[in-house]
Amino acid sequence: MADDSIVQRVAELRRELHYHNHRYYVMDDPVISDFDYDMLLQELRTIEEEHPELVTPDSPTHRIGGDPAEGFVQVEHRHTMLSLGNAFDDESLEAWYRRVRNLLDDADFSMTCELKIDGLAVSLVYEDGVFVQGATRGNGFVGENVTQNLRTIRSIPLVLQGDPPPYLEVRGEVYMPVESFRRLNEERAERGEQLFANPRNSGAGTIRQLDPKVTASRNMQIWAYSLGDAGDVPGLPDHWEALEWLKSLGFRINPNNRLCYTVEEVKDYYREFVERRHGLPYEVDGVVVKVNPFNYQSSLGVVGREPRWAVAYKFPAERAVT
Ligand SMILES: NC(=O)c1cc2c(N)ncc(C(N)=O)c2s1
Repeated sequence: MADDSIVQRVAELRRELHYHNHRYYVMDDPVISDFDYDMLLQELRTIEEEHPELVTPDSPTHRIGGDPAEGFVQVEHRHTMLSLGNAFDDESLEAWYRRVRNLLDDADFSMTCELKIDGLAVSLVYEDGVFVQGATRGNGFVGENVTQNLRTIRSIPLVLQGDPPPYLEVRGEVYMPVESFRRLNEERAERGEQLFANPRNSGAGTIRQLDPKVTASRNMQIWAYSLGDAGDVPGLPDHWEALEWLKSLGFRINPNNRLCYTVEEVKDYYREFVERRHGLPYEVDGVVVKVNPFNYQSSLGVVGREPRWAVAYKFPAERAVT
C-alpha cells in the first residue's frame, strides 16, 4: 500500500497536470515548457505503474481510454437538446426580433452573438467536478455515449477548476480544425484511402470511432457554448455570465462571442463575420443570436423543439467548388 507521501505527491501531480493542460489546450497560454510537462506526466505514470491502486479515471494519464467499443450505448439527455430556428436574411432576423419584443412586452434586453460552429453538438456531464459522461446530440432526446472518445480531446477538462456544483451539464460543439482536416486528407491520399468531404464529416466520423486511439490521433477541439439548463446553476442571471463562469471552470469559450444591445449591432456582427469566416481556423455556417437574460428565456419558452429566444442567422450558401 502506498504511504501518505506518495498519495500526497500523486494528488499534487494531478492538480498541476490538469492546471497545465488547461493553460496549454484551453487558454493556449502555457506557463511550463513541454519538456517539464512531460517530466511531470512521466513521474505520475511511473508512480501509477508502481501503485495501480492509486489510478483514478480522472487521472491526466488516462485520456486515451481502454479497448475499442463494440458499439455505442444510448443515453437519454436530462435536458432535451433543442434545435434552432433559422434566419437567412435581415428581414427574417428582424421578424424574429420583433416577435421576441412583442412577447416580452417591448422590454429592453441584451442578446449574445456567437459563431455557429460547423461541427458536432455534444453534451458533457460533470459530477463533483469530474467528467463522467459525454454524448452526441442524437435526436435531441437520446444520444450516443461517446465518453471515451471525448476524453481524448485535450480541450475538454477531465476535472473542473473553481467551485463547480455537484451536477453540471455543459453543451458544446466538437470540431476538427481546418488545418487538421487538410493534413488528415493528405495522409489518406498518400495511403490511397477515400478522402473526407469536409471538416464536419471527418469530425463527426472521428467522434463516432469505436477506437478512442483513432479519435486521439486526430486533433479534435471543442467550443463550449451553454449550460445544459440554466436551472442547474441558480444565481447566474444571464447567458453571458454563464459563459464567463464556464470559462472560470476551465471550459474553452469562443473569444468572438459578443454582447449586443440592438438588432443593428447583431447585423454588424453578422456582416463582420461574413467577411472574416474564411480566415478562422475552424468552419462556421452562421451566427447564433440568443436573448441574454435567463428570466426572458424562460418566459419565451420553446415552441416544438426550438427555443423562441434564439435564432441561427445562417451565412449565405456558397457555390460548392467542383
Ligand atoms: N442547435 C443548437 O442549439 C446550437 C448549435 C450551435 C452551434 N453549432 N455552434 C454554436 C452554438 C452556440 N454558440 O450557441 C450553437 S447552439
